[in-house]
Amino acid sequence: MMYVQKIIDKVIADNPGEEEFHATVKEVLTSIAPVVEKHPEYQEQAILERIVEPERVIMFRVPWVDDQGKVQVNKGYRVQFNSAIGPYKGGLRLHPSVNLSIIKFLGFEQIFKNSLTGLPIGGGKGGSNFDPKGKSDNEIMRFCQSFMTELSRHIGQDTDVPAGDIGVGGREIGYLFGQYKRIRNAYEAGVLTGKGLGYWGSLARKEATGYGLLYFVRHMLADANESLAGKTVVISGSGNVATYAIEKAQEFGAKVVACSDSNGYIYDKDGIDLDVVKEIKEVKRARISEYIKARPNAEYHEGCKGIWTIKCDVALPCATQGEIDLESAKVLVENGVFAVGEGANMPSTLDAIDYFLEKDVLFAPAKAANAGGVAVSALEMSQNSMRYSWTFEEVDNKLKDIMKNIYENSTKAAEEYGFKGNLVVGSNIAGFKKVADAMIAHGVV
Ligand SMILES: NC(=O)C1=CN([C@@H]2O[C@H](COP(=O)(O)OP(=O)(O)OC[C@H]3O[C@@H](n4cnc5c(N)ncnc54)[C@H](O)[C@@H]3O)[C@@H](O)[C@H]2O)C=CC1
Ligand SMILES: O=C(O)CCC(=O)C(=O)O
Repeated sequence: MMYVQKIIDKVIADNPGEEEFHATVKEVLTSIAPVVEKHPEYQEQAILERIVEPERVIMFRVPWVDDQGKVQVNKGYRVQFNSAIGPYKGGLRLHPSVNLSIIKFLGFEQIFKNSLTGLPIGGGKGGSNFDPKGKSDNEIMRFCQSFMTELSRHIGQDTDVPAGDIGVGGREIGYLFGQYKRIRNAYEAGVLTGKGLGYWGSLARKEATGYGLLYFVRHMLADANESLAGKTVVISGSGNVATYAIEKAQEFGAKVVACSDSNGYIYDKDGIDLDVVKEIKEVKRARISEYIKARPNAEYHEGCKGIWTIKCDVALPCATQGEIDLESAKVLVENGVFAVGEGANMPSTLDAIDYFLEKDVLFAPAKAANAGGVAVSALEMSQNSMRYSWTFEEVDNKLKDIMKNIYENSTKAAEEYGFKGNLVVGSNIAGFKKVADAMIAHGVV
């Protein structure tokens, strides 16, 4: 459709060099073209022109002092993308690769993902090019305090609610929360999610993204008369999402044979021992290569891409964006993969996604399949508002319902617009409509 292509071209021209942002805009806008065609009011009200423009971009200096007493400076970002259906919501990423393009792509994805959860949360994302690797606890704390000193002016439980993402887990959220509380002199618990259980965190938030991914994939497989029982699964990453994806996949009877970190991957043909991975990553904060010390029959390989050459039935990329390119997609298909579920954000390149769809691989796209994390974050906000907490089972049951609804709504939307079985199109349409309609209801703002 000409109108949609015009907007895509304008985004590319207006945001030069922001390749990750271009890719996600292209994916979303191409998917929703049939909706825009059917609803002329979206064009009349310039919804696409508005939705691709963040409501606010905050960029700031983050100075901190390292353990040697030397002053270090990083870049800080918060992109408040869309607040049509609720306060901005989305994680903070600490990784040396972070730049404006990456934060904008993640924030844009978050708008539609958050809408899909059915909960009242808008879209945002933030982070810094700070590298947590090799830093002491004190350095992490000083960085987080400095980052929050500026960020605290822009967030609030009804304004913008950050959480974790790559490089931000319970430890970092604790330091960020402590500094926010100190600056504001208020116990505003709902300003951050992913908090510790002793200070208003939610049970099952830690597990939510990985578990949610498996709940979603289970529905997708069931519709194809398949299940995870007895299947060989490869899961990239070994962080928060990957760890709990492995846990749930194993519980569903799958054999998970590989996982990775940014240095390399391990292959354990007998099935990964998750306790060993948790000890390395959650306790020692060490490299995944350590795994073979505890499991000498396993193999360690340098580099990340090789993980996709392992023969498997189901692939669950849970590390980072762009990790499955067309070449890896081809190898996976040649080796017999029949389902791919995205735990990370945009882990497959656009041509890899097209290839999977062309080859009839069951494909669960990130914004639908990994929405369980932010969904439980929204449940953490609900519990904070009530000053009450639900049991693990209560939260987990709500998570199961949410993932089922996302699967069903995405499936239905795909079918309604003539793309039966295409969850990329279905999830984009289902996520978009609610936000677009709210934007129309709010007038030109
Ligand atoms: N934490 C959450 O609740 C959610 C996270 N996500 C996405 O899931 C992915 C993983 O996030 P988390 O597990 O939270 O982060 P994490 O920091 O706990 O783990 C990240 C993992 O990816 C690996 N990794 C990072 N950069 C890499 C690279 N360039 N190449 C290969 N491996 C790399 C790390 O070594 C680590 O194992 C990200 O794409 C994130 O945006 C999506 C939804 C929610
Ligand atoms: O829990 C949250 O608010 C954010 C989770 C997140 O960053 C994501 O969904 O990618």
